[in-house]
Amino acid sequence: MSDEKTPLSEEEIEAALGEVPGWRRDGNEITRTYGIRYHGGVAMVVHVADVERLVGHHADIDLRWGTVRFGITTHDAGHRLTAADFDLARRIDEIATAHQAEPFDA
Ligand SMILES: C[C@H](O)[C@H](O)[C@H]1CNC2=NC(N)=NC(=O)C2=N1
Repeated sequence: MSDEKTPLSEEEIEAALGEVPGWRRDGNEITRTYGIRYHGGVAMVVHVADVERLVGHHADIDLRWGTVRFGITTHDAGHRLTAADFDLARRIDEIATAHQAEPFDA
């Protein structure tokens, strides 16, 4: 029985990517950048960090004026993609909506 931190197969990764439109695969991580007004990203990052604390999974976060970029992989699985990464991506998308963050194509 695979747990949340079992490396996904290529087929499973492709299927999971289809569930999180807006996220892109970059090697062994998934990434997404949001646009947000002024420095609203600070509050969004605090909210994401609190949820990360609860789920025990943490993205790399690049916080700038007007944008926030997230990169997620599973260190415990040798920096491979796992279900935990896609679960966190969905949670970040929900938080982004609450903070009125917009898709941002760098
Ligand atoms: C012990 C602790 O829960 C683990 O090291 C967690 C912490 N947060 C994590 N975050 C991410 N992105 N990958 C991990 O493998 C991971 N492992």
